[in-house]
Amino acid sequence: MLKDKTLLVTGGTGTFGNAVVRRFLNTDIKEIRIFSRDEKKQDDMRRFYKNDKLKFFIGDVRDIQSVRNAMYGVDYVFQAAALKQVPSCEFFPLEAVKTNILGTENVLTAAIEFGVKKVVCLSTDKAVYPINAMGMSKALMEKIFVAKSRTVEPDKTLICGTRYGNVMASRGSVIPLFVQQIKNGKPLTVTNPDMTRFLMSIEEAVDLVLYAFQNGNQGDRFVKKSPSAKIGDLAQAMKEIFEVENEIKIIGTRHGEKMHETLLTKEEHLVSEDLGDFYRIPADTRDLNYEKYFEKGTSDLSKYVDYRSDNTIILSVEQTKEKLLSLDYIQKELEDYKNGGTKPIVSEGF
Ligand SMILES: O=c1ccn([C@@H]2O[C@H](COP(=O)(O)OP(=O)(O)O[C@H]3O[C@H](CO)[C@H](O)[C@H](O)[C@H]3O)[C@@H](O)[C@H]2O)c(=O)[nH]1
Repeated sequence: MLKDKTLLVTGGTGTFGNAVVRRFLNTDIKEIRIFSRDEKKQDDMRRFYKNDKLKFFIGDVRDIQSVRNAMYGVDYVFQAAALKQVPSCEFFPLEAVKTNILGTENVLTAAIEFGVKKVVCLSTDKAVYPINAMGMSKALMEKIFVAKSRTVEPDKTLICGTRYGNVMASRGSVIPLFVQQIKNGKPLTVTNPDMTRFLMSIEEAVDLVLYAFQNGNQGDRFVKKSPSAKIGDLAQAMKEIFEVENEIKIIGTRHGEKMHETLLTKEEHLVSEDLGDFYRIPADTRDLNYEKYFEKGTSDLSKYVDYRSDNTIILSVEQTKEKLLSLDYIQKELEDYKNGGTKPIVSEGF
């Protein structure tokens, strides 16, 4: 699929970029370009992988010229550059606008200019009924790429996207925090034990992007059906895995947080295609002359519900442990802990 092709990953030094590199570097792909702002993280990656197929570009999606500089000869783009921490985007919402919304517009503009064949844009469940700046900016990012997809022929540049839930153990997320707290003998800080989050591994997140890449039509968005867990159960599962008795301290909901997340609204559910493990939300291809589409508007919306983290399969503590133990990350941290390690040793990203 990627034979002799050049793939550009924006935000490529993050958890997702590293997972893509691990998946494809030793295939017959021609080149993987990592585009990001941080030269230190790029240098760490360069030293770690030591592979000529991996090329690094310093730049910022906010600066279209820097994006253009990385776009020559590119076949495919995974647009993963984002500000994604919920609390920090609450304090700096305009920064989320600049990176997540305007940055995506820049990546798409440059990709179209350079005749890139496909672009997959990464979104999040927090974009659905958004209540925080991160989610609002991602919701507009989705609007941007769907609208942009109307302006270009799919055989020239195909633009589609994915929406996923929490990636387990991604950098800066709660699982590495729990590991650190366990290793330091500190209480596990739980915001609200009944809060639920969709859980997926980074490999599942990459699978979703590849599924979109292989199956996307112009303007489609894809969602992967995922189980969820209550955060209290996640903390309990971590304690049981590490066989520790750390206290669980309830700290209360943080800025901009929801109790439960939504991957599909009922309106999207109504129009989406159930593909087994995935949903496809096709682009609405109508124009603004709605009269001509009137007859199509008869489906019964009341039969559909939102697809939420509190009405999907909710994992028990035992099932959460099983999912956690399937992660390389947890296996390595557990081994280190058993050998007396007190500091987290691995991070999924750089
Ligand atoms: O000390 C903490 C920190 C977090 N949580 C809880 O753990 C859950 C997960 O929190 P994370 O910070 O790991 O994740 P978020 O749901 O806030 O957001 C995450 O998922 C997003 C995608 O939806 C982005 O990827 C984002 O970067 C990533 O942090 C939330 O219910 C949160 O309330 C705690 O209980 N204690």
